[in-house]
Amino acid sequence: MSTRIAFLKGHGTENDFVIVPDPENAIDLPPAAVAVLCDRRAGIGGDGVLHVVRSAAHPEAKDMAGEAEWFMDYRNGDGSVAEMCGNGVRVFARYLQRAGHVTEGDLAVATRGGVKTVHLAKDGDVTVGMGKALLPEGKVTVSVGERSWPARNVNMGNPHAVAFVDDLAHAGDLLSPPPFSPAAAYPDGVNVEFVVDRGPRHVALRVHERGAGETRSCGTGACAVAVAAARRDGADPAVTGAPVTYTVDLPGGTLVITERPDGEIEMTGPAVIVAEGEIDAEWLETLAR
Ligand SMILES: N[C@@H](CCC[C@H](N)C(=O)O)C(=O)O
Repeated sequence: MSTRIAFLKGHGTENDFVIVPDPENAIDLPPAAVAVLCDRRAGIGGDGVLHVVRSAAHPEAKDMAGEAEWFMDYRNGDGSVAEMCGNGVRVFARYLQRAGHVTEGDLAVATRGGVKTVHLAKDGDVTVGMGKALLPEGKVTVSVGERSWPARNVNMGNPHAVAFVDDLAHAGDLLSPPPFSPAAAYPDGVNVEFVVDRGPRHVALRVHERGAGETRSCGTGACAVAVAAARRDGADPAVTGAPVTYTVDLPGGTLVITERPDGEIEMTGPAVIVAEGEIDAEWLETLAR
């Protein structure tokens, strides 16, 4: 009989993930295995994998073990590694709660983008402290077909290019990564957000994610967009001294983002576990070779 690997499926505003609990970091997950797990026809399907590992058991997280017991080893659907996933960290926390590893209250989660604090209630939305945005200087342009736009470079632990457009349809089918320039702005690739206004402190976006294609939502992307919109709107909390909150509509739902005068950003939104099951380890190994 072949070995079975437990998995769960979850999403945050329809940014969906295959969750692989592996406290002792015993499961080999090379990029090809991640890609086949995320394949929506040949595998389980997801925008990425949340590999749930104890920080002490993972070489990239050992140093954070004193602060955070659990490490979110996040992988994009194409198998590449990313620094941070804002929807993923909420779903990760929801999984830990469901598995009985944590209870309600504040929970520290180690990520490649540093330790994040998640606030878990018994049910309902989950809030995460996303840290501060970095706004590298320099002009960036993104394009789709004949159209191009100036974009704001925002780093939320991972890289984003935020372009304000007249119509979300102008982003086209987003079947391939939107070209950007200069190439040096994003040596490791970029997540691109196309944004329109919906009302005061209310925007809507579509996103092309590095390593995943167009997704129904991106949490770090929503934070990057809120920060770019606040700067554009003259509502930088560091200048005004007042927190600013943006409602961000995405194809898969709505996220609420608040930036405080000290630059700390909080994101609130749903985190849902929808299924659990078992993966045939032999199937995974064969396909991932
Ligand atoms: N969907 C995520 C972001 C996942 C990582 C991203 N594709 C990257 O490569 O940086 C989110 O909710 O933040």
